[in-house]
Amino acid sequence: MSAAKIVEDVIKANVIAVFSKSYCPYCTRVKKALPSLNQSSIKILELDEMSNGSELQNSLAEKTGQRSVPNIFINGTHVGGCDDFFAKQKSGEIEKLLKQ
Ligand SMILES: N[C@@H](CCC(=O)N[C@@H](CS)C(=O)NCC(=O)O)C(=O)O
Repeated sequence: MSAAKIVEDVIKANVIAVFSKSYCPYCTRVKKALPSLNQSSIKILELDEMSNGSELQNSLAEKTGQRSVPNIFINGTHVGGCDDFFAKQKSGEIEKLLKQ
């Protein structure tokens, strides 16, 4: 399966999809905040622990223009990275996306 298809499937199959790296402190901040969103449909992919992680990262960069991790999607919408996530949580945008 192509990297692009894997990325699309993960985004489609989960309310929250986080493309992460296990050692990334920004990813850790987001992962720690996820339980407060009270969602059961959450998928976290640790790209640094996957053999095709670089291909998935390339595909994400092509799709979103964002190469960094975390790369977060909610209900199919690209949220962005850690800073974007917390800014959008503050503004109420995350709650809005979760209700879609
Ligand atoms: N401002 C970004 C910072 C994210 C960041 O710098 N992530 C690093 C890992 S800690 C990264 O993606 N580096 C490039 C890479 O791993 O390929 C955010 O808020 O998400």
